[in-house]
Amino acid sequence: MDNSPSCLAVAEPTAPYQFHSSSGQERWVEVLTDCPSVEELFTYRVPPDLSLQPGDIVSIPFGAQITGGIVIRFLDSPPPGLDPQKIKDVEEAIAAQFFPSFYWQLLERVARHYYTPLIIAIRAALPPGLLRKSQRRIRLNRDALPSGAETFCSASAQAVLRLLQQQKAGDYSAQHIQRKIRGARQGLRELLKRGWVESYLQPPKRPRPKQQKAVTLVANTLPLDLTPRQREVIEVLRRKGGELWLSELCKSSNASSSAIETLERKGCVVIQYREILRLSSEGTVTEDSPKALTSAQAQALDCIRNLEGFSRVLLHGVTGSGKTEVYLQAIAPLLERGQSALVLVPEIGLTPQLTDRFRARFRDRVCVYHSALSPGERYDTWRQMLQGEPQVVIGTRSAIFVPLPNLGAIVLDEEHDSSFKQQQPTPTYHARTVAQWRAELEDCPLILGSATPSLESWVEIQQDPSTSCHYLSLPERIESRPLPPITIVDMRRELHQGNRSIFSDALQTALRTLKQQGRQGILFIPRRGYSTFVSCRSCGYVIECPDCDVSLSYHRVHEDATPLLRCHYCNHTQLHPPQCPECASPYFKFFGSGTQRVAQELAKAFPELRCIRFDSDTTRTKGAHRRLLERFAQGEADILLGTQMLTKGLDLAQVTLVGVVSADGLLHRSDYRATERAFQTLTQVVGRAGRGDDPGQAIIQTYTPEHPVIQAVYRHDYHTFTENTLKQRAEHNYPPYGRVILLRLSGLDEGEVQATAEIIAQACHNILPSGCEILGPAPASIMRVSRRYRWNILLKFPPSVGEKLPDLLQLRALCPQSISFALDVDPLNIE
Ligand SMILES: Nc1ncnc2c1ncn2[C@@H]1O[C@H](COP(=O)(O)OP(=O)(O)OP(=O)(O)O)[C@@H](O)[C@H]1O
Ligand SMILES: [Zn+2]
Ligand SMILES: [Zn+2]
Repeated sequence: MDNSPSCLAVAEPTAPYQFHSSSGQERWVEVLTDCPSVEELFTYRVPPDLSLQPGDIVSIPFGAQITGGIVIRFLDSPPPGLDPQKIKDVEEAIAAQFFPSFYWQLLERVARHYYTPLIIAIRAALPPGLLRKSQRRIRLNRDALPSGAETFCSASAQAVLRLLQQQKAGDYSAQHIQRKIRGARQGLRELLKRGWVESYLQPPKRPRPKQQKAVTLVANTLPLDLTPRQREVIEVLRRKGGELWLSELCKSSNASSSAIETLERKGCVVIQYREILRLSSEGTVTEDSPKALTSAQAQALDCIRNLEGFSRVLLHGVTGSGKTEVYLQAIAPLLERGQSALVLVPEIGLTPQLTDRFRARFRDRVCVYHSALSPGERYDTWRQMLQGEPQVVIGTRSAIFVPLPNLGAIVLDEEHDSSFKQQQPTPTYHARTVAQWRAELEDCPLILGSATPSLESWVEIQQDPSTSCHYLSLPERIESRPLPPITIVDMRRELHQGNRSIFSDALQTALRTLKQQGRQGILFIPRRGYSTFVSCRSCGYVIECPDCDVSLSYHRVHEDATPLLRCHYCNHTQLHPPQCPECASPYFKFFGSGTQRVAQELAKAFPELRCIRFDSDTTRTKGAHRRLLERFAQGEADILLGTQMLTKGLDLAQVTLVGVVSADGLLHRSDYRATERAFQTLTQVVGRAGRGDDPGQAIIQTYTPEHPVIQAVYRHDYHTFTENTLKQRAEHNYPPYGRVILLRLSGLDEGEVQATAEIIAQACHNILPSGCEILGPAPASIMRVSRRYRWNILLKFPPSVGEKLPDLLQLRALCPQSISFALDVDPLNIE
């Protein structure tokens, strides 16, 4: 245990004293280890036969384990006060040059801003599995085992022996044994001492590049003794460009692999293992060439193409104004110059169209990166990027960390979208913030695109007087198509007039004509299963999750399926009881207007309308988003019905109607950002209508038609809405003026969580500069999730505090082990 934190301190680069061994110059490196609790750098010796560079990933002995680590810097001498004899060797180099030079600065900044240890920031950035720990395993030593061994040892040792003997190899990870057997540690120690088992370290299994045999044609002139059949195979290979995977050549030339091996012996071809990259590719696309731009697009493009070095662009284009075409034409010359581009999108599954458009334009120079890729795919995508070929990487928020060398631009499409913010685990980074730092470090432009820019981006662009900041506007849709006119329906009046259906008269009329005209419509219901709680009509009893303070939602996969109740927080699932558990009333039904309920009502009222449901229930499987959207695009349904998911970037010419079944679910929330988000969501969903030649219309149903958000959406008035909202934010020092940090505490014991929250709030009073506000502690709006009680403290910093905030991580020391403490910097969700 030489390298335990207590005896190996962080090595400071100090006055060099030369240390030479007889074998020549020795070298040491400082390594960042992959242990959650370790935040220091440790010194290791570099074996003479190992060549390393900063940024390499290595495996190192650490305590009793072998772990992964990253080489940070070299030392000329071992740190003073450390016995050079005790410094361990780096075991093995695992991956070379994984990080471009600026990379550390970026991750250090992320770590600092979001109060996260550097290693945690690194973990968020790297593909999983690169730094996985090795395993300590226990193996039965059958040769040393006397017969009737059990009778000699303690009960826990007996249990361990029995467990190991059950398995043929007699070999389990120590962790598995400890999980299976109570007090296994004791028993293991005993067995190790007796020599009946042995303990060993299994090096971490890392995702390895996948290899496959490839055949390359090498002979210019063919030997004379080839058979006609052999010549045929060579001819196939030549026609296909002289290089093919062995399996493909076998297939297309109808030859066996041994026949091709014969050709290798004759010196005509070479068969070699090549790395095949598991890059994600789905869907087929047809080729496409740049469109002639509208004048607004041309102006925007002109500005972007003339940017030099770091600059920020806000591309504010109304829905359907052709922002994607601007990105495409801005990126094309970068690729020509040998540079790459990074395009971030909210959720890749929801935007297959955007990915397809990039593929159609840039073919195989487009690469997709997101967290739903398998570890192997992510690992390969990384390796592929490091080769430095110019390319476009399209990805979700974590893609902001991909190691693309020579970056020419970063684009954030739908930059207002809240999925760019990681809420948990730490670092709770916002990809837009990180993108700006990265663009600064790489000295390249950052392009933020949206029809409804976030208030942050709006204010920053307006307030920055520097020449590196540009506001570009696309105020009109392509071909001067109008934005869809909006009808606001007061649902109170509908009820008053005797319409008890969830569809207003106006919406019913529109749905009826839709079918007649052979067009398509979108029905939007805020949030999955919103208010689909189950309650008793006799006594009012509502079924709640046993572990969370929320009502369960009603779910039914299809008409005949067993109805289930599910918790949207912890996924607790149970059967729907036939009667009220409280009063046994049979009138025990689900309420509300989730997607399922609306689908059923729609089927009842308009049996002729075919409907596709698009929500998290129907899109669980891989590729489901794409399939459903494709079916809808091909006219297999008249109505696409869904939640927030379908507000994002959908561009279908035949959609002429958008109906918002109930906007109220968006309006009434306890969060100060609720109105901004409601405005964005409604504007985006309305913007799906009328994007083709046929004019569109939108119908918004609500019980509060006078709400300022509804009014602003109705008038397509981003500017007034934004000015009014900003006034309120400024008054209360909320972002984008002041800053906010949320401290989240949770634990199983209600009293303990509350008491800890109070202690921490008190401590905040002592460390925060004057002018800061401490709100709470208060219970989270859903107080209990998965049995854990949750309390929040909201810290508000006035604009004058700027970036300099006190060290809040010291607060963690005030929490007992049983309480979890998380810091959400610039939170988007404070409910
Ligand atoms: N210059 C152009 N000429 C003709 N069609 C164009 C042009 N530019 C874009 N389009 C088409 O207009 C449609 C809308 O473009 P796009 O989807 O990029 O809009 P957007 O600004 O991203 O909208 P949203 O914010 O609503 O997603 C697309 O079908 C696109 O192919
Ligand atoms: Zn009841
Ligand atoms: Zn629950």
